[in-house]
Amino acid sequence: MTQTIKRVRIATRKSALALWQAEFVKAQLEHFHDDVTVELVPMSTQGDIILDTPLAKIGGKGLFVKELEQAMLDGRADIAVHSMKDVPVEFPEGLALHTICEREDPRDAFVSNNFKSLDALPQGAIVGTSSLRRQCQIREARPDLDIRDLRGNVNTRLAKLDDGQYDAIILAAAGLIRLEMPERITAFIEPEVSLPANGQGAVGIECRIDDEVTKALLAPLEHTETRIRVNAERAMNRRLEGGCQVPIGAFALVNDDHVYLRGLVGAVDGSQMLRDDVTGPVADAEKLGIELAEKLLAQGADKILADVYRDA
Ligand SMILES: NCc1[nH]cc(CCC(=O)O)c1CC(=O)O
Repeated sequence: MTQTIKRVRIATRKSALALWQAEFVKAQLEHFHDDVTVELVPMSTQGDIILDTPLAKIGGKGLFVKELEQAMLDGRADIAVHSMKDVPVEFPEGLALHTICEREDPRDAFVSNNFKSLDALPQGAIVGTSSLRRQCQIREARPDLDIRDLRGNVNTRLAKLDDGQYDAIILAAAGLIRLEMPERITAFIEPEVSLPANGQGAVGIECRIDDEVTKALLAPLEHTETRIRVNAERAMNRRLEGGCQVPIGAFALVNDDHVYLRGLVGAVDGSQMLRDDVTGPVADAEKLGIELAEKLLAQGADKILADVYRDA
């Protein structure tokens, strides 16, 4: 009997990080199955094309994923590999997030050629980050710094630092680790100082809900602990109706059979920072996310988020 070779086409963005993630999933699929061929289908998304506008002002959720999703709906691709951080909390009809792979280091990284840490920066130092979540937390820790927008993929951002346009920049540690530049991480920023974005450091795989063949191939890539953590974090964002370009942090840890979830909503100018946390059994991960969102809303998160959306 001849074996049928199964084909999996991966829709991916063309940035170095997106290609790394797609190649990682390709290698994993080939590792677990000897009857599969995997192809990359690279494409550009709105988020890659509009590079000169701060992300918060472009608006629209899913800036980096829409084109990939259309390719799957059209049958031009079978799966899309995403940074969980960039994946909207809702999916188009017919598609779902089927797999969450093991998480890389979720922390933010401080990167500088001249200074050892955030604390070591002199007054007025220029720090680059386009994330409102990072901006408000850095501003709270160091109100004296000059925080400026920084767009572009990981290599572009590093080049702007190396040019001397900034004294330091803040990036996700996971991106630098995956692109084999861990030595560029000057210091890790602990969650107590900068609570990561929901899903930061985790890679997720989206596919058509009726594609049983592909779903079976993806099964061995699933990482249970990461799934629980990301489910709790995303549930909080979903209840807050926050996309990824909002000053919201959500970070879960799993210990034995318990989830510990911390959340943060900040005013961009640092004038108000709401923090809270919840803990409970892993089976209630999503409920805990909703519960935490409601605690934050009761503290006034709705007012802060309404201001962010109005000013954007
Ligand atoms: N928003 C862009 C983005 N999406 C995912 C990562 C890093 C890798 C990850 O979080 O999985 C980055 C870069 C960054 O935030 O520095």
